[in-house]
Formats: sequence, structure tokens, C-alpha cells
Amino acid sequence: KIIQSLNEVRAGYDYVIVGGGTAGCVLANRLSENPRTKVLVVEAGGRIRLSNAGILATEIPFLGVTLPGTAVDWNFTSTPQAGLDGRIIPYPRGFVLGGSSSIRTDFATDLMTWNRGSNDVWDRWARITHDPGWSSESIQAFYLKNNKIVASADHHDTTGEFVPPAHGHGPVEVSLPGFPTELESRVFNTSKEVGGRFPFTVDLNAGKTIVSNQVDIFNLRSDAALSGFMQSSIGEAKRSSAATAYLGPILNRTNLDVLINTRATKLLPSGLPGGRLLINAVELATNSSGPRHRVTANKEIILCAGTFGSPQLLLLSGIGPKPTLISRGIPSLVDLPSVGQNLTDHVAVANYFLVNSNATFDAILRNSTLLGEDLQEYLREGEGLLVDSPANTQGFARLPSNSPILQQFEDPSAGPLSAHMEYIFINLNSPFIYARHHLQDGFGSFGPLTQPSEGNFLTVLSGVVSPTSRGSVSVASSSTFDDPVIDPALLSTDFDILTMVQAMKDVQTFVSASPWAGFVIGPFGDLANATTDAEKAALARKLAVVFSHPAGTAAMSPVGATWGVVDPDLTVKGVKGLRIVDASVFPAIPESHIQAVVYTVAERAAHLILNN
Ligand SMILES: Cc1cc2nc3c(=O)[nH]c(=O)nc-3n(C[C@H](O)[C@H](O)[C@H](O)COP(=O)(O)OP(=O)(O)OC[C@H]3O[C@@H](n4cnc5c(N)ncnc54)[C@H](O)[C@@H]3O)c2cc1C
Repeated sequence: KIIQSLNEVRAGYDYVIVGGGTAGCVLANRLSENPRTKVLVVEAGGRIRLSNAGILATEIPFLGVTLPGTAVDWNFTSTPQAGLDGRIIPYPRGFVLGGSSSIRTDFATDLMTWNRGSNDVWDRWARITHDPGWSSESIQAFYLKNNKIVASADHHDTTGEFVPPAHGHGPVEVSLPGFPTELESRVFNTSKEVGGRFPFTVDLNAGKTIVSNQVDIFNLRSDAALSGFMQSSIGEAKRSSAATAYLGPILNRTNLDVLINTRATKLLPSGLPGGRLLINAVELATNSSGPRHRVTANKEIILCAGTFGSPQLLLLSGIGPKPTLISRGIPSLVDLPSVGQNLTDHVAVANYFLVNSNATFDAILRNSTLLGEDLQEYLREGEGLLVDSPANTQGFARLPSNSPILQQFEDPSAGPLSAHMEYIFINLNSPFIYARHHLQDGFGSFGPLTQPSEGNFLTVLSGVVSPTSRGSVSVASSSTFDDPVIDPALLSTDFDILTMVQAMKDVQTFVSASPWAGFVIGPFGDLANATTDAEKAALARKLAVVFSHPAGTAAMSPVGATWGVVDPDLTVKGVKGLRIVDASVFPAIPESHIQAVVYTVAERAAHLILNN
């Protein structure tokens, strides 16, 4: 059940899970399957489905534009980013049950994209950690356990649009795009026009995100006249989050308590059995000056507080680089230099094109009355503009094997099945709305630019998915109620900026093909003037933001390694009784969107914990 008061917390549980986010909800579900096992989840944010417009918006697929800085976001920001002309960028993170799988923000970055990661991604993890349990073959059972394909928003026959055995029987609902739009036909016709240069993959989640190693490869469906191929975590026109898929259905278990609006403020040690620090209790508080409460775990404490929250809690508890701890006045218990290091994220730039159409969704984004009508329609009939995410085509590409970039730098990708670059075409998915509002695509406000007051737009996001930039997360004080210091060091390497320039050039090449003739008028704004590589690089630094995929700050490494934070079984090095399960443990960022990878890690973690 959900509990809201520290007085309702039992003195002890078998497992205490810190963070009711994406991974935390998976563990809450799996670890409480046995009714004799008592589980507590502690979540800093609140619950879903409150009578609050902002929280309602967490469920509605299209509303990527309505939750800037709301109560469901931690509202973090980065440090000034030298690679982004010194800009400070917003860093959204879910502050609600379901965590980051439950939120979206005004950057339209949350498209609920569902990517398993190529086989290379997992096989590289197995190589890095020396644990074959992380190989693509081994993790497949845990991937199949977390998701299933459900009907798309328009309930069309999706036979042939995905590979059924590549999808499972788990609680997260994943669907193909519903209603076709004119953008898709242009994307697919471009693929057909250039033929072999643009091979396609029927299902990006069947092991390969790349089908051959050439320049400008977009993984497009050759026969996709009726729908696109981006898979999204949407079911029955609603976001399928860790909260709705894993937690909601089991809240009646009497052995599970979910304490909301409460933070874990510190991990409490209780001795040094066998020379290893034993952590078996957590300190909890509802505000910075309020009383502290202690709760004990008989078996394990599992940190699922995310890429920023988990290292923050380790540091505040004296587990991390000794010099940092000393400088913050925190007594050092375990000197683990890698805590908070290796922060990696995917950087993205929105490429805007002016289009010759009055059918984009720009009008609706400019008009709160129209958006209000659509919300009413969604609530009344479950139909309309808001039923789908605003993007249905996704492409991944490798740099050409003869690219000067690869001659200059070692290939940072996981392997030939993985990409260096990604492209997303932002459009609209509902012919119903098309008929009503004459909308098709538009200006996805993604980054520092706001929507112009007039004009119709196509937005193509280009991203670097194999970045070599590495940043860090740290603490400024000894309190969990102070924000962590987040420095993703975006575009801080030559590889990343050169690859971003290549991605931006690819986008322009692609929309210059004949299917876009008469539709794309030309690049909009600064993109129109950025004709040289140097000008494109400058524009990237001016516009780039993150895809919100931070990872790697408590990375896995082999048993006995002097680097890394957790062993391959996700137990914290040098500590007993403590595991970390969330995106912080990724030893390398996948070359794809990462929520499905988090779910898969969490399913394997549950298996490891229960078989301990
Ligand atoms: C705006 C946005 C858009 C995204 N879009 C996509 C997408 O389209 N596709 C995709 O694949 N991925 C996407 N992602 C990334 C993906 O959602 C995350 O990588 C993933 O959900 C992270 O899961 P996690 O379990 O590591 O952390 P989270 O889900 O963030 O969970 C951490 C939880 O811990 C809680 N917490 C933190 N500190 C404490 C504390 N001290 N005490 C108690 N609780 C605490 C937090 O409130 C949160 O609920 C997006 C992320 C964001 C923010």
C-alpha cells in the first residue's frame, strides 16, 4: 500500500528500496512476489493520478510541451557547459512514482521511445564486466520479461511491422505508431529513392540497430506505407510507465509499503564484519530540518535513486572519493574514487526546416484554446491528437567506415551493430486532428529556441549516441535536500562535435531528396546560415541539449577491479548489504534510448537478488 507518514513505517523490512522510479518499481514488484518477504519503497516524490493537471499530463502521450518545471520534476540544471558556449541546461528527472519513466518536459525529448539496445551493447557490457550474464544472449530473457507489444493507437493490423519473437510478455506496454502522416511517406520514399544506401530494419529491437556499415543508413521499413516504426511505451493511448506497469497492479500486497514524499538522507552503517562495511539501515526525512527516522533492512538495501540520486546518497554516506568527501566535511567510510565519475549522456540538436504546409501542429502549440479542446477530447473519448507521441520514425546511422573521424579517433561504439548517430522526425500521429485542425508536423521546441509566432515547421532531431565526453556528479553540501552538482561535460571532445556536425549534414542531405521537394522550403533560422562545418559546430554548441539519458555514475566493473563502483552482481564494492540498480550502473551508455535497458537491468537484478 501507499503510505504517507513516517509513523506508518515498520521498524524493519527484508528489503528497503530507495527510489520508486523506473528500476525501483520493477524491484518492488519482483521482490514482493513472495508474501512472506517484507519490502519498503521510499520515494522522494509523490504518486501519480492525483487531481492535478500537471500530473495528469504524465499519462498523455502527446503532451511533451506542458510540464516545464512542475512538481513531478526535480528541476535540476547542469553546471555551465564549456562545450555549449557556457550555457546551463535544464536536466529533467522524475520526482514521482515511476521516476523518469513517468515524466516529460517542455523539451519534447520524451517521445517514450522504446529501444532494447543492439546485441553489441550488451556483449560489450559482458566484456567490460567479465560477466557473461550481461551478454545479449543472457539478458534476452529479462528483456522479454519486461515488455509486450500491444495494439497501436489506431488499432491497425501491425503484422509484418515488428518481429513478434523479439518481444515478450511483460508488463510494460509498447506500441507501434498509429495514424500515418505525410512525414512518414516522405521518410520512406526517400529510403526507396536512394535504395541500397538506406537499408531498413523491420524491428529496431530485434538485436541490430544497424543493418550494414555504410554512410547515411537510416533503418527504415521498406514497406511502411501506412505507419512508421518507432516503438513507444504507450498502451491504450496512455503512457506505460514503471508506475502504471509494475507498481499500480500490486499495491494491494500487504507485504509491500510504498512511502512517498520522503527522502532517504543517509545510509547508516552498523559495523565492519570481515573488514567490509555493513550497511543495513537508512535514514529518512520529509524535509531538511524535520526529524530523522531510521529503518532497517534484514537482507539488503537497494539504491534505485537514479544516475544523480544514487551517487549523491553514496557520497553523503561517506562512500566515494576521499578528497571530495573531506572537502565537503563528510567522514569517509569507503574510499571509492569512481563514485559520481563517468557521467555520460546523449547530446541532441533540433534541426528546423520551414515547410510549405498549413498542416503542422504549430498552430495548436500556439493556441491554448485548441490544446484545451484536444485535452477535453482525450479525456472524453480517449481520441485525438494526444493519443500518440509526436514522433513515429527513428533512424540510427554509423559514420562511414572511411570517415576521417574514424581515421582520427578509435571507434567508441559498442560494435558494428551499433550506431554513432540518431535521427528523429517529429510529426503528428492523428488524422482525426488532421481533419479538424489541419496539423501534421511542426516546431518541436527542443533547446533554447522558442516557437516562432508564425510559420510551419519540420523538426528533425540529430543526436550523437556514442559520445566520448565524460562528466561527473557530485555534492555541494552534506544535505540530500541540496541539489547535486551535475556536469555532463557535453560536446567536450572533438569526436562528439565532429560527429554531431556529420549528423546535422546527414539530416540536410536526407530532407533534400526529391520526396521532400515542394514541402521543405529550406533550413530555418541559424541553420540556414550555417553552411560550413565550423558554422554547424558553432550552431550545435549554441542549440544542443540532452536526450535526458544520463548514465554511468556508479558503473559496474569486474570483481576486484580498482575502478568502478559496483561488481557485476550490482553489489557496492567494499560494502556489505548494499546494491545499486538503476542507470548509474551502466558501464557504457547504450547507443539508443535507455529506458528499456533500465527495465532489463532491473529484471536481472531481481533475479540475482532472489537467487542470492
Ligand atoms: C524528460 C525525459 C525524457 C526521456 N525520454 C526517454 C525516451 O523517450 N526513451 C527512453 O528510453 N528513455 C527516456 N528517458 C530516460 C529514461 O526515462 C531514464 O533513463 C530512466 O527512466 C531512468 O531510470 P532510473 O531507475 O535509473 O531512474 P529514475 O526513473 O529517475 O528513478 C529514480 C527515482 O529515485 C527517486 N529518488 C532520488 N533520490 C531519492 C532519495 N534520496 N530518496 C528517495 N527517492 C529518491 C526519484 O524521485 C525517482 O523516482 C527520458 C528521461 C527524461 C527525464
